[in-house]
Amino acid sequence: MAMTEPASLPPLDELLDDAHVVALPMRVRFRGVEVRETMLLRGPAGWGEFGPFPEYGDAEAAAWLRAAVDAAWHGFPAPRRTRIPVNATVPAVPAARVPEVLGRFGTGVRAVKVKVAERGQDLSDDAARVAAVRALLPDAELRVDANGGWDVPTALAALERLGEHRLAYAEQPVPTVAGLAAVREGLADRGVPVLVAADESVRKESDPLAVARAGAADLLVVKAAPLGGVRRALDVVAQAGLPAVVSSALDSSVGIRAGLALAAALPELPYACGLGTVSLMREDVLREPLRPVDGALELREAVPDPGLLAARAVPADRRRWWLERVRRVHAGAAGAVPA
Ligand SMILES: O=C(O)CCC(=O)c1ccccc1C(=O)O
Ligand SMILES: [Mg+2]
Repeated sequence: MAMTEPASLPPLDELLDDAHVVALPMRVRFRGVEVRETMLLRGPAGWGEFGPFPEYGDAEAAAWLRAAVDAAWHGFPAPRRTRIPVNATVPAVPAARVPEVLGRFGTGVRAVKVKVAERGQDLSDDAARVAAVRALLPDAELRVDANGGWDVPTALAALERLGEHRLAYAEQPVPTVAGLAAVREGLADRGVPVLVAADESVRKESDPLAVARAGAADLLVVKAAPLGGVRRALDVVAQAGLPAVVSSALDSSVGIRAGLALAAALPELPYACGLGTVSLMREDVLREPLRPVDGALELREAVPDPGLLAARAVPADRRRWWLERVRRVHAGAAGAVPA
């Protein structure tokens, strides 16, 4: 099966005809972000989100632009389900803040992802955070996300300890594909019943299928934007032949809508998805943001409110920065793909 060919991008002026750059303050700081800046584009099929983090280079951002265009110009594939179970996401906060953070996700939380291995913290901080979540939710499915912050021996020791709180899986415990394979093997040798999930090794590698080929993970975390859109992400999952968890990139509700489309179109959806992150944000672009209720999101359209787009618009210098970025990324992407 061939990977879907990326469609050519519309001309720049068409792409920017109805483009908005917004700044969305967070309620809970997440991966260093206090205010999420992102661009929303309207096309003939609806809205798309272009929100690569500011430190990302143009080559990486090109996939995000394809994803935004795919959503706004081509829409989404047919859904197989309309209710998407989601996890609560707990950033690397002190354990004492866990009740407040979990409270933002409302009642009915059945799965929680806990960030671990944060720079400047140690394993006892992680253990206290995970224990605090487990104490509040004795029956929930818990996973941790290290964002590649451990080396192999540290990951094995950490997961042996954190695994005492019953973890379903560990997301990207170490940075490399070979490291993931070693952690997976080491956990099995030690009899630690924690699965290994690949995130950065799928979305940042030039070959998103390397993980599956190496047998380096039990499951994949897939995000529509960095993989170049919903259809491309569906292809990656199909070719990998592994279970997939759909996750957000700290998107506004427009990007979350694309994640929901991906989760809705997957043949199997065995895990709750990381699409609840609007609950970590103070502001959004929808009057009724896509925040989970009773542990799930319902599939629905995400049409930004004009008043909110205006109220959250970034200052002129930031708008110029984003427009300039889109111009560069568009020029680079257009050159690389036959029309
Ligand atoms: O998966 C979730 O629960 C939330 C999304 C999330 O963790 C995330 C959001 C933005 C950038 C990276 C990541 C990540 O999974 O590492
Ligand atoms: Mg992750």
